[in-house]
Amino acid sequence: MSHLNKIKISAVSYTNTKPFLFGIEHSGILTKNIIDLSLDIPADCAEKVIDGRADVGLIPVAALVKLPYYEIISDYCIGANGAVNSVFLFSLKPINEVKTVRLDTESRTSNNLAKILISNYWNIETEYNSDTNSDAFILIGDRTFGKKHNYPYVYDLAEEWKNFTGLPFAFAVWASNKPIPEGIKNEFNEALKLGIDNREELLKKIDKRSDFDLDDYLLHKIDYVFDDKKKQALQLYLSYLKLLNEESILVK
Ligand SMILES: C=C(O[C@@H]1C=C(C(=O)O)C=C[C@H]1O)C(=O)O
Repeated sequence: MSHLNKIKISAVSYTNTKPFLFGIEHSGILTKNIIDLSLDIPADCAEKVIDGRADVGLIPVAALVKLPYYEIISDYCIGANGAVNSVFLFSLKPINEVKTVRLDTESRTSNNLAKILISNYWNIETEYNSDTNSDAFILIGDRTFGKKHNYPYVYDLAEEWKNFTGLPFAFAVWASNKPIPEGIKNEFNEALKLGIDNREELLKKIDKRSDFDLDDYLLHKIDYVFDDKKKQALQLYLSYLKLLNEESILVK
């Protein structure tokens, strides 16, 4: 691949992606001038891969259905097996009394995960809006750190998904919108692995917070390996997503 054709990669700008960035930086892949890396909120990672501004993204799995062609190019993901501690439905009321939910504009996967759980697990009827006075709201990523105790009712969506399905979950996967040369895929995957294997090193370098356990988050809550159970969960999530979309078309 020539230098003019660098592979454009969009990664998520949240703390949970730092191990991947640490691996990419320490692997030497950047010095070879084969990739061009940008950091974006999840919704923009998705948009960039959909509209072709990026070739590869750490893209929210809900956006995969918008790609006419995609390939999941890595063994790593942003996942969780049980509570993830950064994807919440924060609520003023117990879930069975919630009538309105505000979605998070930075999210694609978790907004839809909330809708799936609301329709199929909690079996309640709610409206989705962007009102600041909704009964409940979805919030993801670093903006949730330290906020868990600020609301009377708190639902961790990866934990609720596990209660519902018995499965772990994958929020975002490394996907391309075109075939990527095998050699580059392997090198990129190795770079990601290096980061995941060296999280302890990374944690020594990042500032700790008194209101959130970053070590626990990066070592135990985020589960980075895209294993068979997460692949199974992805297929199940995508089939629920299809149902949701069909229902909303029927309503329209
Ligand atoms: C666990 C998380 O996973 C994220 C959730 C996403 C979404 O809801 O669309 C997308 C990418 C991931 O970064 C998180 O960021 O808190």
